[in-house]
Amino acid sequence: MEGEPVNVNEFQELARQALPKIYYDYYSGGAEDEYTLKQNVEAFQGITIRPRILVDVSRIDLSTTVLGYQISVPILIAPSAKHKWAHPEGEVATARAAAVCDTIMILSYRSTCTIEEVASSCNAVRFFQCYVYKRRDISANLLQRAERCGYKAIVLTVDSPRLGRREKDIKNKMVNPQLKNFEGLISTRVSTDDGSNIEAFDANTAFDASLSWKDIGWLRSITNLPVLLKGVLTHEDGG
Ligand SMILES: Cc1cc2nc3c(=O)[nH]c(=O)nc-3n(C[C@H](O)[C@H](O)[C@H](O)COP(=O)(O)O)c2cc1C
Repeated sequence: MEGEPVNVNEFQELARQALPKIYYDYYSGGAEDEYTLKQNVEAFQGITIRPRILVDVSRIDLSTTVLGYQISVPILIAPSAKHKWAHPEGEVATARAAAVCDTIMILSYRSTCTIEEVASSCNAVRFFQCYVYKRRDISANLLQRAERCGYKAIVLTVDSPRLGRREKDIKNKMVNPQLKNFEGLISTRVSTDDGSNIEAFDANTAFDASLSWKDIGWLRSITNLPVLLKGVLTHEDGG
C-alpha cells in the first residue's frame, strides 16, 4: 500500500500484514462458514443515502448523549477482546483513543489490560461489558470492581449463551490465555485436544446458559450502575 491508510479497509490490510496469522484470523474471523459476517457487510453496502439539496450544512453537529453523557458522535467503541494481541498497550491505548475522540469505550470482560489499569489510564467515560457466569461470585467481583473504578454502566451481552464455532481458531489451535481480570477467581487458560478452542472457557466453564429475564433482576441487585443489554436482535425482545 502506498502512503498512509485512508479508510478502514486499508487499515485492515495493514493489520493483515503486521499481525501473526493466528491473531489476525481471530479479529477478522466469524463463526462457521462466516455467512452472517459476509451478510452484515453486504447489508451495509445495500444502504444508500437519499440526498436532499440546498440545505444549510455549514454547521454540522453530530454530538449526542448516552445515559446523559455528552459524546461527539453517535458511535461508541464496542467491546472486543484481547487488544494486546494487536498492540502491546492493549485496551489502555483504546481508552485513550476514546477520550481523544470524545466518545465512550465499552471494556470487554476479556480485556488483556485489567479493569483497574484501563480506569487509571485516562478519563474517558467507560462502560464495562460482562456475562453472567455460572459462578455468580465471579460476575459480582467484576461488576463491583468496575463500579469502584468509576465505570458508568454495565453492558450485559445477551446474544451469546454459546459462542460461535470459529473454524479459523480451531485450525490455528488457538489457546485461550490467562486473563488478568480473572486472576484469583478462575483459570481462563484453556486448550482442548481437538485443536483450539478459544471459546472452551466460555462455553464449558463459565457462562450460565440458563440466563433469562429473571436474572437481570439479580444483576441489578448487585450493582448501582445502569444495566444495558447488548445483542437485542428482534423487536419482540426490544419491546
Ligand atoms: C475480535 C472481536 C472480539 C469481540 N469481543 C467481544 C467481547 O468480548 N464481548 C462482546 O460483548 N462482544 C464482543 N465482540 C462483538 C462486538 O462487540 C460487536 O457486537 C460485533 O463485532 C458486531 O459489530 P460489528 O458488525 O461492528 O463488528 C467482539 C467482536 C470481535 C470482532
